[in-house]
Amino acid sequence: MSAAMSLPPNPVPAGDSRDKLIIGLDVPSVAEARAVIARIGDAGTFYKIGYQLAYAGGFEFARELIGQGKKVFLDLKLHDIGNTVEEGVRSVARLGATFLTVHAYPQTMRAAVAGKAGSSLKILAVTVLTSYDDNDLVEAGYAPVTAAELVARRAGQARDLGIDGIVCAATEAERVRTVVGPDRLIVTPGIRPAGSDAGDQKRVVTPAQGIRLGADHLVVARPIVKASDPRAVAEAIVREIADVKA
Ligand SMILES: O=C(O)c1cc(=O)[nH]c(=O)n1[C@@H]1O[C@H](COP(=O)(O)O)[C@@H](O)[C@H]1O
Repeated sequence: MSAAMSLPPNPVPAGDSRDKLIIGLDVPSVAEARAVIARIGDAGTFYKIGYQLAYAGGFEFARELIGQGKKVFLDLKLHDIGNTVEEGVRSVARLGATFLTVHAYPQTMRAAVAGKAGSSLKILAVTVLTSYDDNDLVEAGYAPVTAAELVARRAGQARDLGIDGIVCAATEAERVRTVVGPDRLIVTPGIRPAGSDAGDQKRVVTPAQGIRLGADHLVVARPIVKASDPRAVAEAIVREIADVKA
């Protein structure tokens, strides 16, 4: 079989707004992930597997989803000594995932860029977690710096090190865009449809605001996977995004 014939099918048209929504599979088991994906149906094209599912069979499940033509974001938020990050990224690159996260520390980003060489994997650097505000940075020993300043500094380092995209709160997306330019991806969690519970997220905006502020992809987990009708919530978000683009 030729390389082209072995590629998984991709039924999603280019520019489809569904691809802008990354649905976080923050569920405890592959069985629950399968169930939620079945309910979402063709409203979901791009799924994120993070700590909760990755450590509960999520890597094999990632292969399965990729084989079905879905895009997969492996949100492993790697951060370790350079050699370990580089070899870990090399292993992840073989899976066929679209995105992988690392924390935006220069040594870590440098190693991740080396590890993904020759693959189609895109590395996203997580700048300052969306559950952090300025007080959390003080508590973690980062003072004196604001979340917005640290995001901008790390985005600049990510750009210089050849990272493919930035994970930040949409509240910082405009500033990040001026730092990284038009060619890097901006991926924003901390997204809440109007009226939904922020939970532990502190730098939060709606889906439409996220896109208006310059995000290429929005990450949404609990508002979809914990909804009584996950498909309806996903479809509403996709419509909201499509209206912004129109
Ligand atoms: O890297 C991420 O995806 C991420 C970075 C960040 O700064 N904040 C953040 O919430 N996330 C992830 O995005 C998802 C957001 O989940 P909800 O708050 O339930 O929509 C979770 O899976 C987080 O792990």
